Amino acid sequence: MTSYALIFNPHAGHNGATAVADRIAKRIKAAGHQVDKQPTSRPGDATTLAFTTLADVAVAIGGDGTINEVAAGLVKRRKPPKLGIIPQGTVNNLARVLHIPLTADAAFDNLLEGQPHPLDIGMVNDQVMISTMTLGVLANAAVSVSQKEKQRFGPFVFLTRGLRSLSKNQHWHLTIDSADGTWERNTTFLLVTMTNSVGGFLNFAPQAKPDDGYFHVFVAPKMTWRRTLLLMPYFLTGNFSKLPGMTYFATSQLTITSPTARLKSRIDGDPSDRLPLKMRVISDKVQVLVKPALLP
Ligand SMILES: Nc1ncnc2c1ncn2[C@@H]1O[C@H](COP(=O)(O)OP(=O)(O)OP(=O)(O)O)[C@@H](O)[C@H]1O
Repeated sequence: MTSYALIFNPHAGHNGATAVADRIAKRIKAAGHQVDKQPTSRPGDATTLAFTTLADVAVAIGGDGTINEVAAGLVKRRKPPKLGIIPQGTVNNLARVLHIPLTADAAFDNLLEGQPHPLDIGMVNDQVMISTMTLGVLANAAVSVSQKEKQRFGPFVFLTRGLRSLSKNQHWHLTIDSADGTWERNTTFLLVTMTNSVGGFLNFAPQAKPDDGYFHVFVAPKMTWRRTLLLMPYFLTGNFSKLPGMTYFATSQLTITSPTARLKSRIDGDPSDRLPLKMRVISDKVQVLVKPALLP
């Protein structure tokens, strides 16, 4: 018998997580297992629930924000429970990466039949990152997208807002130190991804795997409006790293500093610390349940 804690954000996505948690709890009981439903009441709750649960599996029912919070609770534990995912968010980036079905009942089948699979967790200072960190115009663009717009337009709202921000021709001076070298760049944006997908666009970094132990780092050149237009085909065809002037490298540790005080960063869509940012990958803590046949 396995015990499951269903940690759900009632306000994720289109507000369906409560009904889904009820349905999944019934199916877990019917399969002869134990279940405990644990709704969140506010941001941060999912981290506490994941940190304290005694269940064998902590199931995040919600979007990437909920998974991020659950992962933040798990990564702090010596022997964490397994991570389960029932996607109920708006974008569901990580679920797409792991090929977890987006419908609740199919995702539940994945959970019951899934095997533990290592999942890289990024640490940015003390914050957890499961998908993406951005600095510069992309972070500024993400700040301007409201939850309502995300629900209404999906991932494309990030694309259009990102392009609008790029057209302002802003840039910042960054220093990036990693084991493989030091880069000093004037950049319009920096993007670090743990996986092949950013904001639901699966082609972003085709070489990135969710368990490869690396951050995939893209440092854009100074972008003009004409250069911004050039970006589109590279972005949509998965050749982002080949964009002229783009610096790309993979590393398990890096430090980002900048003399620019007002530079904003976002981790998985949420505001993050001011620079400097010290980043490292934790590969040996969190195990996500995925059917082997579904893995990328
Ligand atoms: N009870 C709550 N009330 C309000 N906000 C909450 C509550 N529980 C969690 N949150 C916050 O809601 C944010 C968004 O949730 P989540 O990411 O699960 O959904 P989403 O934004 O619709 O999905 P996605 O990230 O996949 O687009 C989370 O970062 C979390 O901090």
